[in-house]
Amino acid sequence: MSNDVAKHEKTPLLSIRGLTKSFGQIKAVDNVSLDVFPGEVVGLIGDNGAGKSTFLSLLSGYNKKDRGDFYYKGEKVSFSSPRTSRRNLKIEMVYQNLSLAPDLAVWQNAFLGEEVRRFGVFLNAPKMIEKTARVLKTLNSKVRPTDQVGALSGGEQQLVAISRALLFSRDLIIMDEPTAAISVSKIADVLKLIKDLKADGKSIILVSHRLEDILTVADRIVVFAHGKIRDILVNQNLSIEDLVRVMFQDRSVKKGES
Ligand SMILES: Nc1ncnc2c1ncn2[C@@H]1O[C@H](COP(=O)(O)OP(=O)(O)OP(=O)(O)O)[C@@H](O)[C@H]1O
Repeated sequence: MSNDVAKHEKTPLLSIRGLTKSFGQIKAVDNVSLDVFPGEVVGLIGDNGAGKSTFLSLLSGYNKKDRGDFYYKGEKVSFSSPRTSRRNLKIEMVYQNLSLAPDLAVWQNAFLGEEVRRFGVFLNAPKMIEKTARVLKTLNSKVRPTDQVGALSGGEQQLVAISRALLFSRDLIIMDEPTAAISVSKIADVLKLIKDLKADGKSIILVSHRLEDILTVADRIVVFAHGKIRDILVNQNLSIEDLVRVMFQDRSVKKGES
């Protein structure tokens, strides 16, 4: 069911239809259609250069699509900027490089660009610190709102990025390689967090090269190849070998032919 849409009883949170983006001659994302349902974790995998990051950048509004339509809760929408994605559509993006400001405190990062103000002018620091503390507690984190982000571990920084999704009650959280920069001992924490977010009804799109992480948390696994969806797999009784086989099937075919 390549480039297909799963049969589902619920209305999709996000429907993507015919999404296309080229860079010069390269079709980075080529006519991709996908539904993401409420409370679902969608794993996105594929070889280097398959188009995963470009696909995410179109959802978050960082790159402009050439073609295609988005429907959010059944209504046609545009993803014109990261701000629109966040504010209007309640989509939060947690990046590979995190895009946090290392010199600022945890609470300042958590509210970056969406500061709480008194009378619309003065920053309401106590309120933001208190809200950040509450979210960090929910995440079972020892990090304090006043800690400087640059002094935190990779895993803790990941938590700060994710805390934004909780602070602003995002519906969809897009994660690009959330376990790439953190120690093995912390990976289980991030995966548990993803499961908790799902249990809380959030939808998650997760890109990862760590196939074992994808198998641990994903409900469905979307395999990208050459800018297209090669396959969508329901995560039942799948092994890493199964995923590798689908990801690299063109290579094995070529090998067999030569
Ligand atoms: N800004 C850009 N300018 C030109 N080409 C780009 C740009 N961004 C991506 N590409 C090209 O688009 C294709 C898809 O790249 P993309 O980064 O989306 O793949 P990916 O699946 O995320 O790869 P990786 O797993 O290595 O991060 C590649 O051929 C890449 O070289």
